[in-house]
Amino acid sequence: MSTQLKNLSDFSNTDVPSAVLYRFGIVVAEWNSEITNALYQGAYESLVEHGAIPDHIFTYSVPGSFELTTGADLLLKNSKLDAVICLGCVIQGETRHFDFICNAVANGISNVAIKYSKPVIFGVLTTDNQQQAIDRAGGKHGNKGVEAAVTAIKMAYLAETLNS
Ligand SMILES: Nc1c(NC[C@H](O)[C@H](O)[C@H](O)CO)[nH]c(=O)[nH]c1=O
Ligand SMILES: CC(=O)[C@@H](O)COP(=O)(O)O
Repeated sequence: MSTQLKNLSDFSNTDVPSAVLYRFGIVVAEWNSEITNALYQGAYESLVEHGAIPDHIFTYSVPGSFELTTGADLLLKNSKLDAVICLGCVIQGETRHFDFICNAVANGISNVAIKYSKPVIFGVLTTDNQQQAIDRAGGKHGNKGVEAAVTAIKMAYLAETLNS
């Protein structure tokens, strides 16, 4: 597999703009909270590491990944933000419920981004099992929360550049 032995959160060779001017929303799903909390820590710390002002990071939790879409929509409807990061972890169970949640969240988040012309970042793990999630929430494959934060900064910069 292409992700074998690869830290997917290594941005050492990419230029990440300063986040000092941007306001970020973070919506975190409570399902699989030991994973989503690790994603959140990665995202928050990465935003601050790249210059974001802590008072300009607005964090809210929702019950599950399916509600991330509504959370992002409510945030953008009611707050002046430059980007929203959605963090969740969907783990395959016995039924097709997994497929419906993953598809709904991916499509929903895309629709919210288009609705508000704002970056809404898909920081949702969609895994076969718990170990795959652990590996991507601060494990051997990095932290999807870090990836989501860097993506949010880059997209906020792009939006600022194109809208100016
Ligand atoms: N099984 C997982 C869920 N299920 C809950 C849904 O996200 C949603 O809250 C419910 O269907 C009510 O609308 N959520 C996750 O984030 N991760 C899962 O593995
Ligand atoms: C992704 C889910 O909703 C899943 O964890 C629920 O498990 P099941 O498909 O066995 O009901």
